[in-house]
Parts: sequence; structure tokens; C-alpha cells
Amino acid sequence: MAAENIGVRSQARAVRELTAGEWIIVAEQKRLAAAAREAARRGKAGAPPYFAHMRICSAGRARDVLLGLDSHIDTSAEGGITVVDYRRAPIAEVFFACEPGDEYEIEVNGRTVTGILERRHLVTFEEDEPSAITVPNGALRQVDGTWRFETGVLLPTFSRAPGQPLAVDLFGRGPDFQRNMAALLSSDQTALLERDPNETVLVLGAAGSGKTTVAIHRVASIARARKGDFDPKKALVIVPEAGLRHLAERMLRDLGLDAVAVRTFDDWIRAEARRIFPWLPAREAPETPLGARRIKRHPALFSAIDALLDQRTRELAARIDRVHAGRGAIQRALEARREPILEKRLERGAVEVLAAASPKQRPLLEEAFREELRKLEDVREDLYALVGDRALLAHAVRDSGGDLTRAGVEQTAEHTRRQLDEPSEIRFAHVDADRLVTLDGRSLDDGTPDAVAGTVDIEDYAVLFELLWRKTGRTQTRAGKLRRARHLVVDEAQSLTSIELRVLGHALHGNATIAGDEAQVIDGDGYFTSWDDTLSALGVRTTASYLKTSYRCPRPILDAAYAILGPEAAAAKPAAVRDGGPVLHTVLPNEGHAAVFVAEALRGLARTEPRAMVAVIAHDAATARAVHDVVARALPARLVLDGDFAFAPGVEITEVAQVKGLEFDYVIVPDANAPSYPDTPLHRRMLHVALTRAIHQVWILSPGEPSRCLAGGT
Ligand SMILES: Nc1ncnc2c1ncn2[C@@H]1O[C@H](COP(=O)(O)OP(=O)(O)OP(=O)(O)O)[C@@H](O)[C@H]1O
Repeated sequence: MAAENIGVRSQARAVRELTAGEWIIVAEQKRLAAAAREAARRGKAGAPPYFAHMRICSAGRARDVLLGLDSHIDTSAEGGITVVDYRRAPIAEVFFACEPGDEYEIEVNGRTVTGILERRHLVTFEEDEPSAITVPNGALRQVDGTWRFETGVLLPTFSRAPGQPLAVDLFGRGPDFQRNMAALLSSDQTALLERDPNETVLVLGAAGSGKTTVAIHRVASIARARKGDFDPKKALVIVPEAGLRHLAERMLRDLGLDAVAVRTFDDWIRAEARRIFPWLPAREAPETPLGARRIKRHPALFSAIDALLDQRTRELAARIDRVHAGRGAIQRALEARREPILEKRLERGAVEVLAAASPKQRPLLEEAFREELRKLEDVREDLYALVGDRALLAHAVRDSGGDLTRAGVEQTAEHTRRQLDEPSEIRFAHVDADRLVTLDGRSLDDGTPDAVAGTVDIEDYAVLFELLWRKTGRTQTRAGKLRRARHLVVDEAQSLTSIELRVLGHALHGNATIAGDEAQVIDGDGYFTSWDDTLSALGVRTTASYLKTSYRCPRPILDAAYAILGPEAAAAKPAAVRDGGPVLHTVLPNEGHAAVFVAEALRGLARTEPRAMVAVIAHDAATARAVHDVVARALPARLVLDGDFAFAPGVEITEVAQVKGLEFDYVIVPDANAPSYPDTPLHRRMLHVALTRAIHQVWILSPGEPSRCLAGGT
């Protein structure tokens, strides 16, 4: 176990010699560790044996209980040894919920057991020997063979710079906050607000440099400049995640612009697609397989779409040729047309063919062309032909520069095949309805590979719009047309791919404010290519403006976050406006250790900073759930995996993908180890995003081998 610092400064520590009472604690831990080691050896369990100890007194008998990864009771060891599973054992509840001196009452196998918690310690080991033990207000730690009392070693002492308010105090200022913010804005930020309201603006800059602030305030500036001519209902703000939607809605409300719609891209495109393609299956696949998601969002899919359209051109030319008995004349006429829009190819080809046709053939041919033109807006078959055809998808793999693989094609085609299957409820419609009901009332296919039968993927919506556009040059069908936006804000634009941006571009009939940071691309590699490509996918032109100061993060966080980014830094490190506590890094043997230490640190933070907004940001949802299971036993903590952040004091446990654009007073990263964060550009950016959510301080834990992404920062 080591407690080190990433960044420039060490946390100030108080150090003194041990008292007699503390020596007794050390001796006791050595005895318990030896007994646990011996018990583990007999049980062939692995080290380290435990990570927390409590002494409880129940029915007049004192007992030592150790918390570890597995339950293990060994009465043969001297004094007996009890190791319990920190996640499942009811008695572990006492450790999480009580302070020394508290009486407890728990249910064990239907019996109520009461007692008193006498002592509790977290313990770490070096080579199976206790190396540090928490005690009230600090820890006993062995350094170079000498035991000492130290503060701020095992558990961090979170702090904020003097005079720096908590986030809740900023939000708590309500409507005035955003209005006052307008006065606080820097000259480069204000210059962006003063740009011609008809211009499109691209705001780039580091995390916390005020991009969202500028983008939202620009809506207010445009509304003021256009006065009666600004209809808030025709403005649209697009963000990647629900958390940022809540934040943007709040900012707009404070600025008196609550009528402006804020949507996550997924919600926006889902609503538009369902209006325009009413035949879409009602259900979305619970999860798109990664390979299919990558292909459907990747810019190289355009090559597959080109190939599909060429195929469609050949097919419809052959159909008209049959009517005409023209021996391939139509085929030749249409294939000679290279217009990207199929309808244009067809119309121009028709002019040529009709001019050469005999008066007898002409009406027949005209009808054949009309029929084909009518059918163009039907893109259902095209979608499934595209994502179900291995040969077409191979075009995308070829043009992806190695980002896409044949395995991904296989996964996509197989997933499409399953989606086109009918769900069991339909396949077995002839069976009595009551025999098709599952015990828990869910679909028969839930949790089976058939769960995707009869579903559509969220990524399919943008593909459908692209197909419709490439076939007809419109984003309109007989059922409806894309709603227009006169002012469009695209925040965190780096997270949208060309195919997605193109749909937004079709909706835009006015000007836009686009904000982003390519150092925060965390949705996968290969999607973001350049800001020029972003602008051209949106169909707009402008030059980028850069914000060069980070207002959110203090200097030590920026130093660490940029060291982690390493070669992935798109631009120079931004200037910081203030100093703050160091970024702390703790290495622990395993996830159990980390979760229990996080729970303990949060208990401390709840005492010292009860009004702080704290985020525990895990790499993925499963880890967030596992950490939450432990932390929630120690204190109230919310698991947020749907963007529903409270923007209020308390602890929220979430995953990196959820926190785009958000900020918290303190951030804990519980899983910065090599398996969760291998040293790849994507993982460096993910850690960078997690760190830069913090307004005051960050604590990084590495259960097991630390991530090599941290190496640049230590
Ligand atoms: N000129 C300023 N003075 C003081 N605070 C500012 C200023 N500009 C922005 N802020 C504050 O800095 C924080 C970060 O701003 P914002 O969220 O707009 O940054 P961002 O660039 O969008 O960040 P991210 O890239 O992480 O989404 C917010 O709390 C905002 O209120």
C-alpha cells in the first residue's frame, strides 16, 4: 500500500510518535494478521487476509471480526479468527453504519442480535504484515521499520482553497447566478457573445473553460439582439447525456429562457425518427453490441451506404429496363450519373431516356419512373440490407483505417438477423396467452439472445435519416418532416459522429453555436476526425474560437489531468485561476479494499463538508454498482446511471460516460487500475474527464496495479 501524490504538492501531514494505547493497537493487529494468515494458509485462501477490523461486544463477550473478500471462520487458530465477506455478511453492516461506542441491532438468520461496537480500523498490508491502521483523526503507519502516527495518509483530508464556495452555494443563488455570471465573463468569452447573432460560432477549449456557459448565454444574447424576432420554441440545445440536459435546462430557466428545448441527442433523434418513420418497431434493443454500435456510428459507414445506393441504382434500372425492354439502356443512363442523391440520378436519367424514347414507350416509361420515385422514401429495406449484409459492411471496414474489424461486421450482421426475427410472443401467437406469461411478467425473450427480436437500435435512427437523404435529398416522408431549428446549440459536439451531425445539420435552418473539446472524446476511437469535419457534417462554416482559462479546476487538478492526457492533449494546458489541494493517489490491494476505503473517506467528508456535492466516478456501470453496494451501507449515496443527478449536497456514484459537462465539489475515482484503464488514448481521455469534473479536489484509488495512464502524472 502506498499513498502518494499525483501533481506538484504533498498533502500537509502531522506526524508524531505512538502513544502506549496505539502500540497496543499495532500489537493487536499483528496478532490478528498472523492468525488470519495462518487460517488463510490452512484454508488455502490468498493474501491479503482482510482490510478492516472491528471489535464488537455482544452478550457480554468481546469478539474480533475481520472484513475480507470471503467469509472464513477458523476456531483452531489462537483466540479464533472470524473473517466475513464485506459485501454480504450481516455483521459487516455494523462496521459500515456504526461509530465506536454505538449500540447496534442487526438481523442474522431471522434473529435479532444486539451489541456494542468497541473499535473499528481499516488496515493495509505490506508483504502480509500490517503496514498502516486507521485510528480516529489519522493512521498508524510503519515507514522504514518505524511506526508513527500520521494524518492524511490512508484516508484523504479533502479541502478547498480558502474563500472558495461549494457548488451548491453557486447553484443556490438561483436566477441571479446566471445573470451575475454574465458580468463575470472574461473578455474572450464576452467577445463570443457579442458576435453577430446570425453567425455560427465554434467554441473550443479545455474542460471547465466555460464553453457550456458561453453557448447557453449566447442563446440569451441572440434573444436580446433579435428581440421580437426570436422564438424560443425554434431554438434547440443538444447535449450528449441527461445530466448535462438538466444542467442546461436550469441555466436557461435562470436566464428566462425555459421555452428553449434541451434534448439529449438520443432523445431528439428518437422522437424525430419515430414521427418520420412510423413503421419503426416500438422497442429498442436493450443494448447494441459494441461491434454493431461502432460500425453504425463510424464515418466509414458512408462507404457502405455508397455501395448500397449503387446496388439500388442497378436494381431499379433493371426494373425499368424490363418495362421498357430497353436492353440495359436505363442501366447505362443511370449508372453514368454520379449525383450523390439517388432521386437526382433517377430524374436526370429519366430526362435523357424519355427524350430518346418513342411516343409509344414514353407513357409506360414515365409511369415506371414515377413508381420508382414514389418508392424512394421507403428506407426500411435499405436499413436492414445495409446492416445485415456482410459484403456491404466490408466496404466500411476497408475504409476505416483499421478502426473497424471483420469481427464487428459478423457481430452486426448476426445482431441484425436476430432483430429481424419475430419476438416469441408473435412466433407463439397460436399458443394460449396465459401460457406465454412469465412469472415476473417480463417479455418471454428478456435476458435471452432473442431479447433483440423485433427491436431497432438507437444508432439506426441516424442511419435511416442518412439513407432517406441519400435517396431523396430530403428528410421528409409522407408521415412527417424533420422539425427545424433557427438556432442550434450543440454542446460536447466531439461526442457526435458525422452521420449524427448530418441529421442535426438538416434540422438547422439558421445559425449554430457549437462547443467541444476533442480531449474529451470518450465514446470510442475513430469517430472524431477534426473540427472541420464536424462543421462540414453540420453543413456550416466558421473559424474556431479558443477559451484558454479553466475556471472549474484548481491548478493541481489541471496539472494531473494534463499529465494523464499526455500525448492526447489537443492544445496547451489551460491557465488556472486558483490553487487547491493536491490530487491524491492511493494504491490498495483489491476492489474490496478500495470500496471500503471510499466508504470510510465519504463518512469523513460527510462530517467535515456536509453540503458538498461529491461524485464517485467509476470507469463503467458495473463498477459503479459494486462501489455503491458498499458505500450505501455506510451513508446515503445515490447510484446515478441515467443522468438523474440531484445537483444538491450528497454523494452520487456514477460512471464516466454520465458526467460529461458536469461538475462536483469533490471527485473520487475508485478504480484507476490497469484492467479498468489500460494505457490507451481513450482511457487517458476517460480519466482526464473524470478528474476535470472536480471543483476542489480529487482522490484516485488504484485497486491492484495502478493504471499506466497515471504514470505521466506521478
Ligand atoms: N469567466 C468565468 N468566471 C468564473 N467562472 C466561470 C467563468 N466562465 C465559466 N465559469 C464557471 O466555470 C465552470 C465551468 O464552466 P462550463 O461548464 O461552462 O465549462 P465547459 O468548458 O463547458 O466544461 P466541460 O468541457 O467540462 O464541459 C462553471 O461553474 C461556470 O459557471
